[in-house]
Amino acid sequence: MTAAAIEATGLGKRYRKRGRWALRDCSFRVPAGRICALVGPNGAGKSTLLAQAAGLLPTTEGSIRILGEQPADARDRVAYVAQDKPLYGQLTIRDTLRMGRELNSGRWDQEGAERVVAEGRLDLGVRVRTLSGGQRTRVALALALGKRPELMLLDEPMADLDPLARHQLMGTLMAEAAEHDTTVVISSHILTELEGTCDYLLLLDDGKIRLGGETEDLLTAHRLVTGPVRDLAPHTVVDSRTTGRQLTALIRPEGPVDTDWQALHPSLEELLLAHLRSPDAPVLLTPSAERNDDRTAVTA
Ligand SMILES: Nc1ncnc2c1ncn2[C@@H]1O[C@H](COP(=O)(O)OP(=O)(O)OP(=O)(O)O)[C@@H](O)[C@H]1O
Repeated sequence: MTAAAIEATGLGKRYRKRGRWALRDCSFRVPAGRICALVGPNGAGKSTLLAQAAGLLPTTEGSIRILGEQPADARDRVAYVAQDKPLYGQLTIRDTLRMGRELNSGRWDQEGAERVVAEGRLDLGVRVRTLSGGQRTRVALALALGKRPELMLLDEPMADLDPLARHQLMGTLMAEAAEHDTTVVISSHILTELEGTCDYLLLLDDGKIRLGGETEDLLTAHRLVTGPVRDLAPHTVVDSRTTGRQLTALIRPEGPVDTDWQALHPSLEELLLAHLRSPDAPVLLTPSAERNDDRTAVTA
């Protein structure tokens, strides 16, 4: 069996000895070859998880394996673009790419990296410190793609890009990932950017994994029902609201849904918002996202 891109077992992190847990008891897999959206509210633990996967942050509890290895041993095979996109301001873009080539000899794709820069109409001779936030993002992504990684970890990469650049860079990223079978884990708050692009989903909330698996399977495991107020048993209720005599609920159907309820497949946004509104809703991991020895996971 091919190693998972990410495999976490009981993963936990706290930054100070008696501080709050930034991540707690996270057990999940991201299979290789997926484009995985990592979503969750501010402070949910997304950056913490990505930094741990990149081997830059020690774990407090549990373990995380990347491409079958310890994170620090997998660094050559992984590209990580942190939220603040650290680059050397005094270097030109050309020097930055040269540094990328020297640090990644044997696997560096100069043509691919230069193409990403050229698509942003950036001059290779320009110094990084003179670039705008969005232009720095482009250079950081050029460096990451040039590395030809097996796994890309991208922490809110598109936040400071204009809509056109976002659309275009996302297209480049997805084309490269498909061509080289790269696994991508991308955190973002912009759901429209993820919907239709990501085939895998991890929802983190308050340091815990709430949903994990193929986006399509997670969506089809739920129904958004509207109808007369009534007991929703035997269905699993994620979130429900009543207005007068009308009930709206997100459920996981356990058998046929009453015919006098309208039952629709939720959008990604409806699915995520319902789970975030209901922190006590049961966790759902599809079989591919379960750790083999994880007996607490519920299968779709
Ligand atoms: N260096 C740090 N020292 C102490 N606490 C930290 C540190 N970095 C993050 N935290 C805490 O860990 C928790 C998770 O933060 P993290 O940055 O991983 O969340 P996030 O999901 O990436 O949030 P956002 O969407 O706002 O970027 C938060 O409570 C945060 O305050």
